[in-house]
Amino acid sequence: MTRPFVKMNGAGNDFVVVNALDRPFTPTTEQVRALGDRDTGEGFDQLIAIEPSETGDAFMRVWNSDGSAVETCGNALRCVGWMLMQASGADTVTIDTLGGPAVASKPNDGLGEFRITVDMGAPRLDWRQIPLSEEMDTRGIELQIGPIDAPVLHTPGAVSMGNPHVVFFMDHTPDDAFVRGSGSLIEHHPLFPEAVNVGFAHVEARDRIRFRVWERGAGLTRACGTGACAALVATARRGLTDRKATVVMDGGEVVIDWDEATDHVFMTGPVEVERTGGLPF
Ligand SMILES: N[C@@H](CCC[C@H](N)C(=O)O)C(=O)O
Repeated sequence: MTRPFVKMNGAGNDFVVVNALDRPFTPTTEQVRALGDRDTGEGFDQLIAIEPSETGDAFMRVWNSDGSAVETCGNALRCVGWMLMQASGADTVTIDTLGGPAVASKPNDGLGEFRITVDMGAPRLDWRQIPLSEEMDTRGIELQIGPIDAPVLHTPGAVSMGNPHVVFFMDHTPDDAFVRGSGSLIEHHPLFPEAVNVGFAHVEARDRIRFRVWERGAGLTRACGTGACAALVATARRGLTDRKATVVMDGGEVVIDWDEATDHVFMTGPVEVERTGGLPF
């Protein structure tokens, strides 16, 4: 029996999304890896399963393309939110994840039906919540790459949006080789016991960030929703941006609003349906 899937993307970050509401979906690590391979499989940054939830409208399970199961995915929350709202006709849905609940809704920005806002909840900023392996001020942690007196990268902010992120403050937008080389080096640094997503934020204006990311377990991707939230939170904490900014990534833009009254981070951005298909398991 095959399992239908929908291939979707959020700002270019792409997903195979399967419906596991009625039939459990428990792929092995090898199956996820094989499926994620862009040459021989379906190809994706993350594999997503929509499962039943007792507390929300659905539970969203996430695997990276290297087969690792992870807490959450911001861009996939928009895609899954859009699917659930299409199916039920509701204007808002609550999606549980291992990283905490998120609420998806339709924005009134006049930019069409393929846009979704997600309330990602409050950022987690204590060093234990990232988590880091030692106590540090997460506005700028003691991490440096390169010579001591002339570091290539240093003092990134650390933020958890349900999953761990470090954000380096850049004076330019780094190229692919730099993101790959330094991202892969930092992803498994001993300071991050659960590894980390590595972001590079170039603040172009107080309301505009050019952002590139090396994702834990997926490498260089065209966008990362939780990474975009982390970039806004990290730059706002350093006084480099306001609490609302457009985050421009390789595959598209999202607007991030860190609401002062609730402390919640709201992400608004596009979703796209690419195609449908079937998996053999
Ligand atoms: N693409 C995602 C993040 C997916 C998980 C991440 N690679 C991790 O390991 O935490 C997003 O849009 O947030």
